[in-house]
Amino acid sequence: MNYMSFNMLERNPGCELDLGWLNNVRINLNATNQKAKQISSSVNLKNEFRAAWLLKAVTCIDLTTLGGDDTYGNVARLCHKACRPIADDLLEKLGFSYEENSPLRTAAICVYPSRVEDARKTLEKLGYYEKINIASVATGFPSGQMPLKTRLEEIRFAVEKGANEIDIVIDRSLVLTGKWELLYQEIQQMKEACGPNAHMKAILATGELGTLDNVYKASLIAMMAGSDFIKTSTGKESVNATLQFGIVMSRAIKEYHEKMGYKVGLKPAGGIRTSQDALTWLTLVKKMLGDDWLNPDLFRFGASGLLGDIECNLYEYVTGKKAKPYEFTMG
Ligand SMILES: O=C[C@H](O)COP(=O)(O)O
Repeated sequence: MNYMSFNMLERNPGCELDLGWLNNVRINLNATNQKAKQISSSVNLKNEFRAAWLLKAVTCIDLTTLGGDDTYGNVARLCHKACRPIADDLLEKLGFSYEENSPLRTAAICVYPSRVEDARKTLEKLGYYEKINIASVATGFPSGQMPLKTRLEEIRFAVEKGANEIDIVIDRSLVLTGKWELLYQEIQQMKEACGPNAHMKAILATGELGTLDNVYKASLIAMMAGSDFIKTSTGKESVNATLQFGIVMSRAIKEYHEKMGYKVGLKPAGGIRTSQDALTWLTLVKKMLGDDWLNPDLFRFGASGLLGDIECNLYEYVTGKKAKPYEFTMG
């Protein structure tokens, strides 16, 4: 497959488990809170700069639907939206259009394994199959509380149906009981089940890991086991993508890059709903990881409800009027 994304990036192969690396981890909660405040208060983009950053944010979205009531119909609608994420007339007012080779589309569609085929068929029909990634959650999402054999089979099923990105969930109990070696082995097997082509994002479910030290350690283990991305949350925990988690995970990504030489991506997910949230996350990535990470190969938003707010904001920018609540509803 020749997906637009990931073409230039050397993938993280993982490395041998190094438990000594984990022993030195100490996260300072006050300093992390302070950093989060600093980042939030430094976001002050206006007018065309704000609009440009919001368009950038759109290209980093994994447009997500993970509902028990998902059907072919709503997945197909989401795929249409992924291909043309901003309303045509609004885009025209911003001075752009969906001409051939327009780069404006979301990075991926993210669905349950049973809906991967719906996404693949729709994207094929629209001529976007190799332009928009198909991400499938797997491994007993969201809890991860299933036998390993079943979790691995789920990955293989999603890949067979056409997913080229797999968002696995880790078994949080292994973190909470300090079974790092087992966690490493499980994630390695998951990576193997993804096969050579599908990229793996490891969802840490940070809101359920107890401490920031655990978030850092789980990030390191996921990267040592070969994850292409580490992702904060499923969107189903009671605490999802906080800036504090983003800061801690970014530090782990940076340290891994410095030590091993591989760039691992970051995907905050869960509760990211507003344009201001999107700009804050982009600022965090710029400050913590640098410009190299500000593209869909290394940064994604997992979001079901962000795109609509970005459209409203862009509408307000070009017209000077507030959008009516029903005007931009999807995504
Ligand atoms: O992986 C993506 C998340 O499930 C999205 O969460 P959200 O519905 O809160 O945006």
